[in-house]
This record gives sequence, structure tokens and C-alpha cells, in this order.
Amino acid sequence: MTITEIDVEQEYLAVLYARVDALREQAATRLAAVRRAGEDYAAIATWQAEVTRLDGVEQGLCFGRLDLRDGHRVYVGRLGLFRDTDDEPLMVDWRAPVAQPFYAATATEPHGVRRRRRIITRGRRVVGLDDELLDPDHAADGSLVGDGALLAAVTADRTGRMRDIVTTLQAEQDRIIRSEHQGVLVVQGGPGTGKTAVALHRVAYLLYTHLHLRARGVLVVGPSRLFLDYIGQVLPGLGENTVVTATIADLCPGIEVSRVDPPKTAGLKGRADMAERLRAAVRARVRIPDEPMDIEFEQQALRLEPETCRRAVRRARQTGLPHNQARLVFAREIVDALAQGLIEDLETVVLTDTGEALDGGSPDGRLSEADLRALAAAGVVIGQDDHDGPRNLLDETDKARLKGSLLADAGVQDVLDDLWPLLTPQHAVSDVVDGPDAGWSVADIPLLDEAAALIGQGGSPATFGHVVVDEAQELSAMAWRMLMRRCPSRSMTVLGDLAQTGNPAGASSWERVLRPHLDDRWRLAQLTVNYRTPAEIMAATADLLAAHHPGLRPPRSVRSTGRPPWRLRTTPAELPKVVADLVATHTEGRLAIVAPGKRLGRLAAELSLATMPDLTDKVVLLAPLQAKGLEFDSVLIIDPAAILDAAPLGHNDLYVAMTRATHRLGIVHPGPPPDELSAIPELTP
Ligand SMILES: Nc1ncnc2c1ncn2[C@@H]1O[C@H](COP(=O)(O)OP(=O)(O)OP(=O)(O)O)[C@@H](O)[C@H]1O
Repeated sequence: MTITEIDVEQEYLAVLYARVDALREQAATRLAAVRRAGEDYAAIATWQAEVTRLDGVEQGLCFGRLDLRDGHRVYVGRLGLFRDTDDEPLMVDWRAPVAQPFYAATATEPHGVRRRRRIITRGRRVVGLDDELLDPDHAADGSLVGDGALLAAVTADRTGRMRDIVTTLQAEQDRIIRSEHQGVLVVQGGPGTGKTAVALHRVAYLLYTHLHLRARGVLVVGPSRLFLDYIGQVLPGLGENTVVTATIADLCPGIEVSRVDPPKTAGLKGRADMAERLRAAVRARVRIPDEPMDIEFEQQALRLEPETCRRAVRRARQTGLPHNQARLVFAREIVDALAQGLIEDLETVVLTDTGEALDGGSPDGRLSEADLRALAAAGVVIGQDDHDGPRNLLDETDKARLKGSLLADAGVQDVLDDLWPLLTPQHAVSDVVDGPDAGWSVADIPLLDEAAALIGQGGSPATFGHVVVDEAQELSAMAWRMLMRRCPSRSMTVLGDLAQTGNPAGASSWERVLRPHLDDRWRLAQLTVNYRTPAEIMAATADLLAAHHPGLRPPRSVRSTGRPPWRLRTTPAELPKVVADLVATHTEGRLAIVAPGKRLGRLAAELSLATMPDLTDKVVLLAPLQAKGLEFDSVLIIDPAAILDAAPLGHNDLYVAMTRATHRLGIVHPGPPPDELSAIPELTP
């Protein structure tokens, strides 16, 4: 590699940045103009988005070059750029088909590529080039650099924010990102195999290739706000700013989670049969009286028969509408029946033997004064007949008014409320689990959402054209139902690892989770290489995996560090001091201390660490659940036996904790170590 080559690329990079600067200036000018012009909010949003997009691609704008066998040269970067004078392509978007060989070409299958060059930049400066010659004729010339860029990326210090991997995507990842599978694509892969990274790059790819998704929206669901913050920079760096990110709880706004369920309760609440129980609870709120009910309406006694109620309930349910909307049908049926009774009474003239009128009528067909008063009070105006005075036949307008008055009547409403009450999701959920007085838990959220769908409160939830579910193994059957309601097209990318399931209601089989919604219309893809966790740490998890997931083949680590993990035995009394000393001597990179929930409060106080972690801090303290999906240069696990014992799937939580480190793992255990960790070398003080 010569300095001249770097100079050549530097010059080209200057052309690319000049073009981006010009586009940025144009967009800023247009934005200022539409803002000045006033209220064209769509135009303001469009130009604002363009400015944001162009700002987002500043770092690492161009990262690759393909020299093709046919003599063409293609620069690959974060967006497509064209020369303004003649529209000649200057750089292709990494998502364009022409860029795919950058990720897919190998020496044996070169895809027409002779040389693949990775351009390494710092700011706007080229600091290195990494060439691979894929032409077998040139394979032996010594300039083949191989996967240096990848290794540099995976060993770099962590910053507390996830980076994109667009420059070093590997072929098995790229195949998933560009998969044209329309339905649900499940990506199963062990720790550190790039599932999250792949998911986010796939979103960027889909938005680029399927423009309709921009209008229909993409939702990314993650396990926690902490995790969503951690990944928050990736899509903007790929020029995409329109994606909605949410936890399951975020999808049910207005509910505050204030309680943690014991694992067994969480397991029960997540089961699919809760849907049927909720449905039954909502149905059970509807009552059919055993005896006729008397209702007083404007000093007249109306009678509501059980059979009438039964028929009204049947008709309301036949509509298939949610409870609160079906109530309108029920109310209409009841009011129709009451009105009919009233009208019949009014129009039926019963004569006594002596010819006197009974029951609200008169022999000459006139309404009695009492009837007229009742009707007037109900808002029904009886037209004056030109010749004969008031008549006793109600026309359609009169009848409609009468029904309106019945419906508005407080006594009638009381009866309707009694028989078919308007409900909130909270009502229905409190019928099957502890209600709001005890506070809601995360496991209650899908129940509240299911109830909202059954009741029809808040209208239909927002839907998305594509939904990405990360750490999908954690979702309960009820949470899956909730997500399916938000993705009517069933276009999803689902990422997870069944060996990392911590939620007792989570997945142990993708088949079992997805079949109820999709039958067999889903596809499984696998990722097999671990880019995060070095071989030494993965080896330390072997006994844990063998004990709890016999037969599972963990992913192959892409590198080793030569630094084996260690464990340190201490006593419960000594533990805080030991941990404090270890933290005090920590100097390299970012450290996560992962401790069982019961120890967090004390440790936070003793180490002066926040209980609401900020991942950009040098040292953070986390519960195993919070560590999901994250990574750190070093990880210190405290009291692994307590993590194992804290939940039925505690072994998976421990596996998650152990696989978060990119470089170093230490374990501090008060008393003897769990069997699964006893083979890890012990530090002697
Ligand atoms: N092709 C790649 N090039 C560079 N880094 C990569 C590559 N693939 C993955 N990585 C890095 O490996 C780390 C792990 O990736 P990611 O978090 O996406 O894995 P994961 O499969 O979601 O892990 P887990 O299931 O353990 O949470 C990240 O730092 C990511 O940037």
C-alpha cells in the first residue's frame, strides 16, 4: 500500500464531501424558504428530513471501492451520489444491487470483482486502505489484507452506543439483510452474532428497496428503553430517521408499570389462554335479567322482558363488534323494544263494556291528555290534525324522536349500564388478575392491550408495514398477539436466541410461538459467528450450556484475546469491599457490573453508582435483565449463584451476563461457585 493510493482516495473523498455539502446547502436553503413561506408542513417536514439525512451520513460517508474485472470502478457509501453536471454516479448506496458484491464477493465467487478496497476514514480524512484481491491470478501478490477491518471493528473499545457495521457486514449477515422473503423471517443466532446489527441494517435496506414502507411505517421493538437508546444512533447513521422504536410497554401508552411479578405469575399472565379468559371476562360483564324489569319513563311503566334482553345480546354479539361498540347495537335493540311497547300501548284502545277507553287511548282515536303529556315530555310533537285535533298514530319522525328520548333517559341508561356496561381495559383485566390497585406489571401490558381490542377502547392501534422484534425470545404468547395486531401484513423480521430466554413466558420454540399466527408461513435463518465474545469467554460458558441446553452448538467466536476469564471467591461480608477494589483498579474501557436484583440497591450505594444506568458512563451497574442486548469491554458478574436461583430460567440470564463482554470477564462469588462455573480458573488473592 502506498501513500499515493491514500492520496488518490483522499482526493476522491474530497469530491464526495463537496457534493454532500452542496446538497446539504441546497436542502437547508429550501427548508428556510418553505419555513418562510408558511404553513406547508409537508414540505417543511420533507426538507427537514433531508437535512437530517445528509447530516447523519457525515461519518464514514464512503467506505469502499470495487474494482471490477470489466475495468469499471464503483465507490460504495452510505448514500448514492451523482455528479451535478452530468448525473454520472459518484458513489452508490450500499443497499443498491450494484453494491452487493462488496459484501458477497469471495475469491472463489468473485461476482465480477477484481479488488475490494475498504477505505478507513477519520472524520473527512482517509487514514487507511484495506485491499483484498479476489482475482486468483493476483491472489499470491502479497497485498491481500483479509479481514483486518472486521477485526479492528470488533476489538475497538465500546462507547456505550451501538455502531453500524455497514463497512464490514459479512456474507451470511448480508444475505439476511437483503432477503426478499415477504412474510416473517426469524433470525436465530447465539450471542454476539450480529442479530441486532443485522435487524437495523435490514430495516435500512427495506426502506430503500420498498418505498411503500416509508408511508406505512416500520416499528422496531426492543426489550428496554436502555437498549433502544443504545441502538438509537445506528439508523440515523444509515440515513434513516423515520423508524419508530418502542418497548412492549411503550405500545400501550398511559399505563405506568409499577410492579414486578414473581416469575410464576409472569409465566401465567403470558400464556395464550389468557386471551380466552379475557374474552370470557368481557362477556361475563353482560347480564341478562332473570325476571322482567320495570322501567319508569315519564310516569309510564315500561316492562323489559328477559327474552327481549337475550335477543338484543344475541344481535349485538352477532355483529362481531368490540364490546363498547356492540353496546350501541344492544342499546338500539332494547330501546326499539321499549319504544315498540310504548307505541303499542298508545295505539291500542281497549274499551270497557260501557264503551269507555282504557290504556291510553280514546274510542275516537284520540290520545288522552296523559299520553300527550308523556310524549311531549319525551320530545315527541304530535301534529295537529286540521280537522280532528290530535291523532293517535305516530309517524316515523315521531317514533325516532321517541326512541331518542328513551335512549337519553337516565332511567333507561341505568338499565343499559346494568345489563351491558361500558368497559375500560382495566375493568376487564382486573377481572382476571390483580387490578390497578396493586399497580400494573410488564406482563399486564399485553393483557390490557388484548382487553382494549376486545372492548374497542381507543380505536384500532397504529399499524406498521414492517415490524422488527429484537430479543424476540422474551415475548410471551400474549405479547405476540399484541404485535400481530400492529402488523396486519405479517411482514416481520424476528431476531432472537432461545438459549437467552429469561422470561418464564418467553419462547422455547419459534414454531410454537409463531404457528398460531402464521401456520407455517415463516422462514428461519441462522447466524453462526460470534463477533462480540472472545473464544476464551465462550469456552467458559460451555458447562453452563451443556447443563441446561445439551446439544446446543454455541456460535464460533471470530477471535480470541489470550485473556481467560477468572473467578474470585469471597465471603458475603467481604463482597462489597472486593467489588469496590476491583472497580477502583479498572482502567481499560467500559465496565458493566451485573448483579442479581436483590443486591443492586446496596451495591449502587456502596459503589456510588446510578440505579438508572447511563451506558456512556465508564462503569454501570445492571440487573441481568437490563444487560440484554448490550455489550461492554469488561463485565464483572457478582454472585452468579443468586442469578441462577432468582428465576426458573436463571441459567439463561447468567449466560446472557457472561456473553456481554468484548474483552474481559470476571466473576465474584460469595461462597462456593455454582457447579457450572467451577472450571473457570480461580484467582488467588
Ligand atoms: N460484520 C460485523 N462487523 C463488525 N462488527 C460486527 C459485525 N457483526 C456483528 N458485529 C458486532 O458484534 C457485536 C454484537 O452484535 P449484536 O449486538 O448485533 O449481536 P446480537 O446477536 O444481537 O447479540 P445478543 O443476542 O448477544 O444480544 C456488536 O458490537 C456488533 O457491532
